[in-house]
Amino acid sequence: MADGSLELVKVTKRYGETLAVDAIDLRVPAGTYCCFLGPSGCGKSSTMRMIAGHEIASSGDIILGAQNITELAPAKRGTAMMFQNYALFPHLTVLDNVAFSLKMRGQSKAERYRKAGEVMELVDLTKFASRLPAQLSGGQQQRVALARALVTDPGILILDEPLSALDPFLRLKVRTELKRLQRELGISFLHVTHGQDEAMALADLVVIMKDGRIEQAASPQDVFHRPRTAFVAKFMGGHNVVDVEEGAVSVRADHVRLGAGGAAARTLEGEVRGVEYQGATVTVVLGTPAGGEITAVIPEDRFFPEPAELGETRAYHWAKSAEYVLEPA
Ligand SMILES: Nc1ncnc2c1ncn2[C@@H]1O[C@H](COP(=O)(O)OP(=O)(O)OP(=O)(O)O)[C@@H](O)[C@H]1O
Repeated sequence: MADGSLELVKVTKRYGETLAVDAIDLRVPAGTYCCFLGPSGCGKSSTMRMIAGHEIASSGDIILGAQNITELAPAKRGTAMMFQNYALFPHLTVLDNVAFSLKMRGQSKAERYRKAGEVMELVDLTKFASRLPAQLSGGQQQRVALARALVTDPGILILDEPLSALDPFLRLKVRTELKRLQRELGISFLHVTHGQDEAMALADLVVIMKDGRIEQAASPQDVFHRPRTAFVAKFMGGHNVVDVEEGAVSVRADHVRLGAGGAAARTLEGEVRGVEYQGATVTVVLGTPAGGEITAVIPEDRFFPEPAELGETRAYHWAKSAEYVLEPA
């Protein structure tokens, strides 16, 4: 197995006039579950394809362990990629699909089947070994794709939106499975997702991209409690971005309370523009004097003694200590 610590140094990708990835720097220590998030077109897939070798970087270096892999062929990198559409061979059995890339590497049949059997055991596919992909459910096909990527003992596994084709129930189940597998194998997973909740649930390291650049790379807790910019605060959700004397600050929606606060709080007043009951909490949207909006998430036992009604004007506050100063965009 390759040593799985990954470093990107000023990695850039241009497609003609389009600057898809703009000189990004990133360190992913070995054994990290790393999730990539960001709006459509921000360069996530291009970054993954450059790491896997399906695309060559326009400039910059990609270092895996002690080796510069920037221009190596995909099979020589010690990386593996699981594609969104699984890309299984329809005419090959599960066993042969999984063993395929070892055949390409010239390993003997006995060795290929031994190794494929081992990986199939790991992802619970052994009983389907002789089936064709068409005879499997979506979740099972995905496990074949996963086994196929893992059979080469990669130091890094790249998953480009692996859960998007699955229904919500299966998505949750597979997500737990992926995390278990990553821990068990001890290798890094680089996982592209559109789900903020998915990234928060899985990642040791969350990388948020915007316009080909990395806006923030940090632990889920840091990204949530200390978003670097207004973009990150808004993109991750659960935050308000407010302009105060010190500049733009983020305030978590669950730190906003109805009623006036004391000297250590910032108290505003505005129209109640939305009230949504969510079970344990109630989400209240309030106007600000500057013409913006603040979202408050209030525990139901605090809300119902003095419920806010649509259209009325209410005071609300948050502790100044709950403000987190953002970097200018
Ligand atoms: N083969 C290509 N040729 C030209 N432009 C491309 C190519 N692949 C991607 N791009 C452009 O590069 C930019 C980044 O694309 P990329 O697929 O990396 O984004 P992404 O963040 O993965 O998006 P999504 O979340 O929609 O998959 C986009 O502007 C896209 O149109």
